[in-house]
Amino acid sequence: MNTSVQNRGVAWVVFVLVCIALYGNSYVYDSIGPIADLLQQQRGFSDTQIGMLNAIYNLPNIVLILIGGVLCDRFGAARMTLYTAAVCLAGAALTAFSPNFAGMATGRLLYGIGAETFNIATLAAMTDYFTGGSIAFAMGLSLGIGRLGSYSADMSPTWFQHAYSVGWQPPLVIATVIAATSLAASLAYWLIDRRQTHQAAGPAPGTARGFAFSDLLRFGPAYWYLVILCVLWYAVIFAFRSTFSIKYFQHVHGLDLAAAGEINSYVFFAAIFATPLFGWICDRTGRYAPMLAFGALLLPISIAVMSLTHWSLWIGTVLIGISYSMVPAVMWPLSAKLVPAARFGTAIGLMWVIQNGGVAAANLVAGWLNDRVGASALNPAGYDPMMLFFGICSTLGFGCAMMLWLTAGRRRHEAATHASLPA
Ligand SMILES: C[C@H](NC(=O)[C@@H](N)CCCCN)C(=O)O
Repeated sequence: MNTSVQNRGVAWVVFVLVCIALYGNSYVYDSIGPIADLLQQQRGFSDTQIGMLNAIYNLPNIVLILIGGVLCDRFGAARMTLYTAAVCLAGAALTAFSPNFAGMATGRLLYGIGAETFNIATLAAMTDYFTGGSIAFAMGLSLGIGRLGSYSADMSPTWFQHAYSVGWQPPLVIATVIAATSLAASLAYWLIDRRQTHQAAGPAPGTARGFAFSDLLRFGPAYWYLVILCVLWYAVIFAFRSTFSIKYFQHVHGLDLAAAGEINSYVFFAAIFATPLFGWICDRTGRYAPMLAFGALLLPISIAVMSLTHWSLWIGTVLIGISYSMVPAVMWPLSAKLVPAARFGTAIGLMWVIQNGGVAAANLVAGWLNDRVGASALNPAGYDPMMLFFGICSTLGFGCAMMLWLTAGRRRHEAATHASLPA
């Protein structure tokens, strides 16, 4: 599809279908955290193995996401959404029905191969159907629906209590069914898109500008600060929030599984509404860099509050929730402003290559730190090195956000004195 779509109704139908697909994809991504404790108790998995089940999502994408981006340009968003949703379903099923760790890890690997490219394809779908004034709103809202999927996964120990009381497997079977709905929505989107493509005259898939390595050398310092912030901030968010936080709340703060999943889920719940809201505010005020720095600062503060104080877990949760909504709401539109439009795909591809490396490493390092010190309900202090690690990463991330702010500020000053430079 392309920007010449006449029927806004079709655009919103596509939007709903893409959101259903995104919901399912995010649910599967976050389906490991709630069963982490069960995997340890019932299958004897170590924290390193549990960390690996999420890290293996990122490992192939350290390379593949660049190829995925090129394939999206080549074959179009709809076809790639469909193909990758099918790969994700196969991965989810393999994870759920594998008799051993190797099979589960292979399932997560397969899911990861599909899911990151799926995420790029769905972003591209938004740009295909929504242009001009509605693109930021549509993107923010779709990101919010993705968070709803993550929220649902965290709430699943409460919603599907019976499944969790049976063991680790039924929750993963539920995730597989939800992945099937994601595939069905992707199929419907592809069918609609195919009809639209036949009706509308526009650039065919494959004519978009491809990836060129020489482009990487031309990005300015502000972009690179954003890349480092992206790696550090997402590494902590994904390794803590999606892998170890529920287990940490159980073992260190004494919550049961349902309560730990519920408190974790509020971060995602808040993001459903707050992400589009912060995006809207950002659009209105244009204060990208300060908002990004403020959002990045809240992450180390929340880690410190949770690990160094006996304050209510709600305080840390609210702080991490604001950070989780504000940083992505600002980061993706800001990245579009820091690089020329023709190189946007390259810029995001590169960011995600490095981000995937960082998230994989953070999952593995955190799991290794926990295992090394024997972190458990009987040894809650064993989680201290992991929290210190997250605290250092998130503080460095905040440092990059400040550098970016200073760089962006200088750019604005230069722009004021040299009219030819963009502000
Ligand atoms: C838009 C951004 N997505 C990413 O950073 C992806 N590389 C990883 C998504 C994994 C969870 N669905 C985001 O989600 O903020």
